[in-house]
Amino acid sequence: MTNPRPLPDHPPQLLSPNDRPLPLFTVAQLRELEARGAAGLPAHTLMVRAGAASAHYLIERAAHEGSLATEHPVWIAAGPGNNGGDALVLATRLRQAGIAAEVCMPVEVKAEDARWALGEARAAGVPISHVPPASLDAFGWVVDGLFGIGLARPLEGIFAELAVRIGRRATTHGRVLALDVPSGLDSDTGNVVDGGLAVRATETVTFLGAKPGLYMTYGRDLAGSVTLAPLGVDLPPAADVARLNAPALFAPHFPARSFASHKGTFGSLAVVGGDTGMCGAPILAARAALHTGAGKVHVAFVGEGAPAYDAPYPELMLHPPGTLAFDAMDALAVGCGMGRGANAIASLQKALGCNAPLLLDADALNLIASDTSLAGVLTAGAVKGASGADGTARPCVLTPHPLEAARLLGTDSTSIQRDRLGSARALAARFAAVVVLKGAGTVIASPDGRAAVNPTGNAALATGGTGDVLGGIIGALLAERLPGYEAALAGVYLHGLAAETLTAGGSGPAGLTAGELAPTVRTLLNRLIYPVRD
Ligand SMILES: NC(=O)C1=CN([C@@H]2O[C@H](COP(=O)(O)OP(=O)(O)OC[C@H]3O[C@@H](n4cnc5c(N)ncnc54)[C@H](O)[C@@H]3O)[C@@H](O)[C@H]2O)[C@@H](O)CC1
Ligand SMILES: Nc1ncnc2c1ncn2[C@@H]1O[C@H](COP(=O)(O)OP(=O)(O)O)[C@@H](O)[C@H]1O
Ligand SMILES: [K+]
Repeated sequence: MTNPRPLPDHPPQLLSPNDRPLPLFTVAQLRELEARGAAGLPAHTLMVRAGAASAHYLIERAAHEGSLATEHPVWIAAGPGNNGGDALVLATRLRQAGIAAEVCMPVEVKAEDARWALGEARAAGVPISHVPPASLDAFGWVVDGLFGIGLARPLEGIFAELAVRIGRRATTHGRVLALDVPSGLDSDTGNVVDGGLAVRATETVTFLGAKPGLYMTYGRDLAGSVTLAPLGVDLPPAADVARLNAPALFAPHFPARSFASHKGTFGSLAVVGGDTGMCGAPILAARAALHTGAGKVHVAFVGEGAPAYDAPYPELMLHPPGTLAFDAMDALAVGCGMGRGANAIASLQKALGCNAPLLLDADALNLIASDTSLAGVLTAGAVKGASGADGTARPCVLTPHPLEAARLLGTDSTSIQRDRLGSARALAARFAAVVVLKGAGTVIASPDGRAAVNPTGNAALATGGTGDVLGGIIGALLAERLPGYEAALAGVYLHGLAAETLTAGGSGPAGLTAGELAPTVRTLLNRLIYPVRD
């Protein structure tokens, strides 16, 4: 029998990913990096570190709320692989720290490292059973160490039963920690593996590197708040790795707000859209653009019967169909409420023929999806034809929701959601444009291969008009001459953060109106990018 290892003499590093542009690794990348990280380290080192980091997390967490009492032990579910090994090390460490912990291991661990961890746990006197208790309610914490990144098929039998029970416990009593990923989650995509079941946790400690699936699709609901334990391994990000969107990626690209500036410095944007009866959409976008700091904001309506001015925001300049010179603009945001009529098609063709940076949303995307000649003009313009003032290809940003993305790729929205990162990358390559694939965990992809997953935003945004607001924000940033990718990153980040801020103040998650976002975007933009210095 080996002696239990002593607790590390310095606390393991735990990182809260908030506001950091963390690299996001796929399972294939992690496997490779894991092997490289483990080489040269004594056997079991990474598993010991994973278990110790989880123990440290629980002890720190409980210190704030006294949830680790002897009468409320920690209940730890251990699966058959190395995730189960992490769970066994965690149990051992807790017990060594004098904290009551018990393990439920329905199937004996098989993986080599995990078998070693089982020996350690037994030696430390951790109670280990094969059958789960009748109720999980009395435990201080419940830990999901069933499966990590090695889950190969849907959860079945006892594992499916445990996933349901752990999820129910998370909903009724909280305090459910997932090790590495919630079991059942596909950490590449944020979907549940093969449409099966997955654990719902309230928090996740993820090992080595962050994973895209923790921030996309169902991932955020299932993982809860995520903490990264890098396990002392420095991971060199591969070129094709995605990032978690964060201000460091876009803040340096904003224009300075010097004394010697004027409205021309911050660019003119035209929002093009608003067919008869759909004038609200471009107005929402234009108001958002004003609040995002564009120098001048116009609306070019495509339909008749539009208002002459916007009473709450008379700063906006509204134009009847065919009366605004698109060429005089520094950026165009085309598509909000535009419809698919003859005027809409003519406006889109005119916009595609300009050299100004372009944002294309909603019906502009639907028109492009249904007309290969428009798609051809877009792609040709982005690649070589239209160019910005400096001669480089003009920035072009597409902002599809999953159904619009599906139309553009000639597929269905289920296929898009099955792999959001892959779909956004495919669209960016297909149209030689920056793509913002909207939804829970918005993905931003550039045709040069860069990609990011956005961590801000919540269900308060699931209401009509929030996409128009996003289009206006990104359009304004293009007019302010941010490059396309950075304009998209900044817009999506601020839009999501505004929803979170308003929700924290009681205006969401239910009943937030799209128009409320813009003033909060302004506040956050000034706080993040232009803080007042003493
Ligand atoms: N190898 C390493 O360097 C490290 C691995 N770590 C942990 O190891 C995990 C990955 O370990 P594994 O590759 O062993 O994978 P898992 O622990 O996720 O599980 C894989 C095992 O489960 C079986 N299995 C897969 N799907 C199943 C299903 N639906 N029903 C029943 N059995 C199923 C597989 O045949 C295999 O035996 C990570 O997520 C992390 O928690 C950590 O200890 C950190 C370091
Ligand atoms: N559950 C959610 N979590 C995070 N963001 C969301 C969620 N639901 C919607 N959103 C965001 O709200 C916006 C909706 O845009 P869109 O679907 O175009 O709506 P609309 O056309 O009504 O304006 C997008 O930015 C999208 O990412
Ligand atoms: K797990």
